[in-house]
Amino acid sequence: MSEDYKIKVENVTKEYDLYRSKSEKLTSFFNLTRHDSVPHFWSLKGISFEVKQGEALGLIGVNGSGKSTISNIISGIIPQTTGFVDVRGDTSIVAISAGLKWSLTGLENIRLKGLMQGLTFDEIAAVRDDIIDFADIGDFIDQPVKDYSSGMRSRLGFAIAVHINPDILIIDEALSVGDDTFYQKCLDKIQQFKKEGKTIIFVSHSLKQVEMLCDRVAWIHFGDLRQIGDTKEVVSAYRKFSSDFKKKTAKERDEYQKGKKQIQLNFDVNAYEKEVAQQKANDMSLTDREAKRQTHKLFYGEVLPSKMTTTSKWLILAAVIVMIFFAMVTISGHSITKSISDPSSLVHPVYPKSQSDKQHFK
Ligand SMILES: Nc1ncnc2c1ncn2[C@@H]1O[C@H](COP(=O)(O)OP(=O)(O)OP(=O)(O)O)[C@@H](O)[C@H]1O
Repeated sequence: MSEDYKIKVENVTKEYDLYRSKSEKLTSFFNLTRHDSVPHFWSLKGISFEVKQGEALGLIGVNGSGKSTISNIISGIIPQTTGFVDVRGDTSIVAISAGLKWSLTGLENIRLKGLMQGLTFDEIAAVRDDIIDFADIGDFIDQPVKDYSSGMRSRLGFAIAVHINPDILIIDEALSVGDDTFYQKCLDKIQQFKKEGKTIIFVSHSLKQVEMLCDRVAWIHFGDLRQIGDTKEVVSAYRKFSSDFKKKTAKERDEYQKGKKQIQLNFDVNAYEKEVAQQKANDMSLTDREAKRQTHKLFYGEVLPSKMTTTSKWLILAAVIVMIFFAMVTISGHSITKSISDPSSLVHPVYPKSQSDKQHFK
């Protein structure tokens, strides 16, 4: 992989724990459950690709293949489980369900997104009217977004995203809602973005839109990158897959999907890490030890653990014991030195002897 990229993802995986209850989630966070007691689903099983400055990359694939997961990781909405993600620039994501705060009005959302993007109040004021014009949602701009239809939300989301001048625009199925006029406005805006040399990631089930807008396409298939390359080639391979798939019986289709999902449930990230290390050792003529070290750094170097580590667990336990000790020292009325030298004194509190002491304890 070269260093001349705008976005790079390398060996990215995403694991979801399929909790059956809230208490299971809590005990798992404190790392009190055995890792294999909760089913794990690997939404991404090791994805690597790059996007160059000014390129429009399409993401295609069947429902649930992992397109939104990877675009959400790139836009920083969710963290990856392993792997390296480098995004050189500000991203702005337009997705039907992401980005807008539902309790705020349209106008408040414009301000919030502008501030989050690092715009000043003056810069936000300068683009505010353009956003309102583009979204064309009338007086609804002063209403909470939760009262909008999905089409209106999508229009506002798109309008904000393209006007706050991001380097990288990520569009996740946002053009599938809305009427033809708005759709055409969006296409024009995306084309303008392309002319300005901005980088675009375009997630869509509409192969026509993908063919029209994308320079290259990545086909994500049940958590894997099945193919990446020239738009025509990848789209035609995907069309062939879809048409062959449709020719299968319902039972065959179901079995295929279940088989793929089972592989995602059984995915072994440690085995995958070993495989990558082995590959690295061969490709870069490294010793096994050095390849393992580099691979481990690549996998976990920039990932924060989502669960409590053993060290934090012990630190919290120690803090709780110290707090209980001080609480008992205060209640018992003994000095700290006495309590340390004779811990049993903690359960024998000092009682007031004189009348004045009793008065004091009342
Ligand atoms: N929070 C979650 N918990 C558990 N599983 C999840 C979660 N979010 C996504 N998944 C699973 O991860 C897989 C990938 O989902 P994702 O939304 O990325 O797919 P997609 O390709 O964007 O699908 P679609 O085309 O339907 O939008 C799916 O099987 C989905 O069920």
